[in-house]
Formats: sequence, C-alpha cells, structure tokens
Amino acid sequence: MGSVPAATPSVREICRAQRADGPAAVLAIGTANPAHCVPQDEFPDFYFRATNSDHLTALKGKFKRVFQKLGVERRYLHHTEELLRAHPEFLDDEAASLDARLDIVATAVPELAAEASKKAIAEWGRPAADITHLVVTTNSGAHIPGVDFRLIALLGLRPSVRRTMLYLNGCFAGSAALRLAKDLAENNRGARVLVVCAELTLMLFNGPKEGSFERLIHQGLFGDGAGAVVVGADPLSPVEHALFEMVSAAQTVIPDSGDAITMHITKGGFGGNISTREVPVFIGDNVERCLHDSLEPLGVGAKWNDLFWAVHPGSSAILDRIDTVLQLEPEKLAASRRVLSDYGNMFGVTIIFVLDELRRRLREQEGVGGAPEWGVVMTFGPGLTVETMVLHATGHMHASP
Ligand SMILES: CC(=O)CC(=O)SCCNC(=O)CCNC(=O)[C@H](O)C(C)(C)COP(=O)(O)OP(=O)(O)OC[C@H]1O[C@@H](n2cnc3c(N)ncnc32)[C@H](O)[C@@H]1OP(=O)(O)O
Repeated sequence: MGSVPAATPSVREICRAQRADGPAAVLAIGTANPAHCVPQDEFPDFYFRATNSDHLTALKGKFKRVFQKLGVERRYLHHTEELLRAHPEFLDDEAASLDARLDIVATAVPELAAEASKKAIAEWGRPAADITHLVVTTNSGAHIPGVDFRLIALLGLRPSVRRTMLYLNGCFAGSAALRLAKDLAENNRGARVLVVCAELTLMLFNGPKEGSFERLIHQGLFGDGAGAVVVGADPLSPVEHALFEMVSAAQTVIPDSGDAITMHITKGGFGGNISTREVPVFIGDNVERCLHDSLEPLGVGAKWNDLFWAVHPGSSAILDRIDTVLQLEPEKLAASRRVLSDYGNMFGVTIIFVLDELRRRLREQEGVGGAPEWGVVMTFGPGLTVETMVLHATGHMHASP
C-alpha cells in the first residue's frame, strides 16, 4: 500500500520556518587595542618629535589647547616612533604613501580584529565553527579579499561562513554592522553572526600643518582598536545568554549636512573634512526626532532619564550637546565619556567598547536594583547619518572574561 504523500508546505510556511522565533540579541562582546598607549598630555611631544616639527612652537601650543577640549585622556596607536622613522613618507601629505600604509594595515587590521573576535567567541562559549555569518567593517584599508576573508583562517571559521564586508562607513559602521546582524539573525533560524569592527589611524597619520584644523583633529581625537560582537536569536540554554535584545534598528540622514563629515582615499592616506563647529549642532538639533521616530512605534514611552544610553562619543562637545538637549542626568552618558577618555574616537569600533562598558555598569546597577530595562544606541557619521537602535537589557550582564 503506497503512503499518502505529505502536502508540500506553502512558500509562506517555508519562510516562516526559516525565521527565528525571538529577537536578535547581543550574546557576547570582545575588544582589543594595540600595545602602544599614548597619554594625551604626552601626545604633542610624541607627535611633534616624531614628525621633526618641534620648531613649530605656536602650532604645538594650539594642539595642546585643543587636545584638552576633546575629552580624551589616552589612546592606543599601532604606529610608534620607530615605525614612523622607517616611513618618512607618512609625514608628508604630498608624498605617495598609500601603498606603504595599505601594506601595513593589510596584516595589522586582521590581527587586531582576530584578537577582539577570539575574546567574544570565548565569552560566547561555543566553537568558532558554529559562526554562520560574518559582518566586518573597517575604514582602514581597501583590499580584496579583505579582513573578512583573513578572519576565516585566523579564527578557524567554516569555509561556508557567509561574509559581508563593509568598507568606509565612518563612525556609524559599528551600528550599521549590528543592524545587519540583527536582520540576519532574525531571518535565518539558528544563525550566529560575528560582527567585527577594526580601525588603525595609520591611514590618517600626517605631519602637522599650519592652518589645517582637520589635521589637528585627525591626530588628536582618533585611536586604534577592534571590537567584536556575537549576535543570535533564541539563545541555547545553558551555554548562550542574551545580554541585550535588539528590538529595532533605524538609519536616517540629517538634511543639508552632506558636507559636514567627508572622507576619501588619497595618494597620502585619507583626506576629508570634519566641520567640528557644525557637527555637534546638527546632532543636537536632530537627536530628539530620531529618538521619537524609533521609540514611538514600539510604544516605549520612557522618559530620557529612564533609559540606558550607548552613544558614539565623537568628542566631548557632541556628548555635551546631547546632554543639554535631552537634559540627561550626568551618569547617562558616562559609558560613552569613559570610552572616549580611555581610548579616543575609534570610528565604528567605539560603539562596541561603549556597549562593553555599559553592560559592566548595568550589572553593577542591577546589583543594587536600579538598572533601566530599555535603552538606546546612537551613532553618527558621514552623511550626516544617524543610526538608532533600541535595546532591551535581559539581566545577563556578564563582565568580559
Ligand atoms: C569620523 C566619523 O564618521 C564620525 C566622527 O565621530 S567625526 C568626529 C566628530 N567630532 C567633531 O566633529 C568634533 C566636535 N567639536 C569639538 O569637539 C570642539 O568644537 C573642538 C574640541 C574641536 C573645539 O572646541 P571649542 O570649545 O569649540 O574650542 P574653542 O575654544 O572655540 O577653540 C579652540 C581653538 O581652536 C580653534 N578652532 C575651533 N574650531 C575651529 C575650526 N572649526 N576651524 C579652525 N579653528 C578652530 C579656535 O580658533 C581656537 O584657537 P586658538 O586657541 O588659537 O584661539
């Protein structure tokens, strides 16, 4: 007697079965920096000595005055005096130094990215071969195959890992990668997405130049680092733990701000413009609209001070402006200020450091019964582009291993 053929499921049923049941969540976080740490108050001496520019005493004085206003106490840098001595072409923006810079970052960026990733994978608790998707961002390089490809070997990922490489997204790159990871995790049942951001400011390094305020900001604000996050839905107990559920993710452009931050590759590394006076104003004028657009559709009606905050610390002027507009209590942006102070602005990597710092702070607050449940990630970058993600804290705030 022949068996009755089972009814073929509809495409809608197949699609539904392919999707996760619950929201994507941050399952683990790892961070890494180069070994070379430069205190900000020692940086002008390091920088002017390494660039043979000690005779530019007035300019050095200006660097010192402005550096004090950025909110940075120390940064980690891949480039040392020794490396700069070996590459005098890095001091001169008219010299063709792009190839030499790309040669260095081609190895150093994947290595730093792997260091952060290994920490995230160790905290996650499952083998690297269980990673199904890889999303990598960097502004520091332009190679094919890129950092994503190098990470397969460095981490022992499966050759069939589905890779996405995001180049040149500026400081919102970390949020863009997390937003993509959320969609991948929710639309592919069982997916485990490794998000990796890595930056070396070597691409931006140049000697001091009279009349170039951008040069001053490039050298004084940005730092090197890498951050990695494992994202997945429906955590497998008891190994996996959701730290933050990723409830919604949005991106928008601030009208008429297209020239406020620009970056492009030149024969001498990176060129571009940061309108340092305008950027905090643009962000301050638009932050409430972005927040309302993200929170209202969810029915999350919390007051700003009832939320936790992970904001990209572009500089202390940007954080001050957000504080003023939203009238935040001082501790609300404390994780962002701490990361800016201890590491500088590491482009898209920075927000991963802020999430890591934030989960430590929330865990401490949980201990005394006062941690907010709902929170917001906000990052900014060229466009001006604002990325907003709504998070829900789950009560599994583990410290980094
Ligand atoms: C890369 C990405 O994608 C995203 C990013 O995060 S990009 C980085 C975003 N960060 C920013 O845009 C920085 C925001 N701005 C700031 O932090 C502050 O404006 C700042 C620290 C740069 C200056 O602080 P301030 O309080 O405005 O400084 P202020 O006291 O007015 O000026 C200090 C000196 O700098 C000079 N200065 C300030 N802004 C200037 C500008 N835009 N152009 C030229 N000179 C400037 C002043 O003339 C003054 O010079 P003197 O000491 O010789 O008199």
